[in-house]
Amino acid sequence: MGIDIEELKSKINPRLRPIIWRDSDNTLVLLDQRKLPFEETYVELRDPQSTADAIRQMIVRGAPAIGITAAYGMVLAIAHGNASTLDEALNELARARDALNAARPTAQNLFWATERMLSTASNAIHNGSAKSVRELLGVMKREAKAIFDEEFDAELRMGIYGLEKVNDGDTILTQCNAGGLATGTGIGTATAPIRVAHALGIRVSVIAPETRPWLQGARLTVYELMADGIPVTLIADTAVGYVMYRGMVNSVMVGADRILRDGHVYNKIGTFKEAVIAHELGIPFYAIAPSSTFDLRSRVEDVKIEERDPDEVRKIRGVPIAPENVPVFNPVFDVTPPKYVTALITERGIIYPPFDKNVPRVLSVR
Ligand SMILES: CSC[C@@H](O)[C@@H](O)C(=O)COP(=O)(O)O
Repeated sequence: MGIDIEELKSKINPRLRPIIWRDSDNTLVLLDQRKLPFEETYVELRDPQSTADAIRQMIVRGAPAIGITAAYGMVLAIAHGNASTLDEALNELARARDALNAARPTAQNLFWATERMLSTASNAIHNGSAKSVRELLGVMKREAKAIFDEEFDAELRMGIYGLEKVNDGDTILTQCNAGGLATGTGIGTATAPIRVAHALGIRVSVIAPETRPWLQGARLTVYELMADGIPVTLIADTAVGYVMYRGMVNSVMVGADRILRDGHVYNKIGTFKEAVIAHELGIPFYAIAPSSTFDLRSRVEDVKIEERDPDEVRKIRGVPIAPENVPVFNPVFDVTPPKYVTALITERGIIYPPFDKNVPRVLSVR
């Protein structure tokens, strides 16, 4: 790659810490993303059900951040649960996995993380490395930290691979918040090449659509990029086509909540529109995601697109903007077919079409 990861780490210092594990009293501390950008307050969690509720209420959101949070939710099941034997501990963990998995349906990282935590526990018990519930707690804490550390490392690598797609002076259109708040690390997925470029002195700026109805673009992407001194311009969602048509966008970079083997990309509602317009205008469209976001088993018809509370659309932050009882359809993700995707950028490399052949090859799975 030609860029030293350790040196890069010293140059990227995101200010926000969205997920903190406090070891002294086994507590998960989350930055409350519902309140940003107006208040930086934290919520403390000590059990899996409250952790699932925090994911459902979007105190924490964004696919990798949901995965890391869920991993710590599994730790909480052992840290503050009632299990006194290893069999009971495994049952507690299976219940925690079910509660966490029910929190939100689309982000693959959630299911990936809970499954990994459960199989780590089961292996540690069967191979004798956890002989007591106390020892199992140590194993679980180390695994959750490994998930966080691997995500951090993956984002730096995606940033370095993605640099190949960034030229000095580029303006990049994104969608939603696929930044450090969405991944828990402070770096992000779609923002990884942007942060790496910025850290290396390559001039790059971002156009962030507001991303109705939850306004992740306006409230979060703009906030975290401004906090780190990266130039960003906020636009209304309806301005997306016009800014591309005006030649103001060099590339589109988005994150992903799930990517299928054949290259279908699930991401925040509005992503599909960006991809189609970009394709029509000859602007490259990249989805940037770690391997934990890939779902190599499901087909399009298997994936559930989350629909959220109609009031998210009828109101803006509690203020009504439509007749009270208007029927609402509020899908919060969409799916972009592979023909609109120029490339997928992962920590293992850049994946080009044909995706059904190249996704398993680059990710080294069958
Ligand atoms: C780094 S993340 C990519 C996606 O998770 C992000 O763009 C997104 O769609 C988040 O949706 P959210 O509903 O806010 O959890």
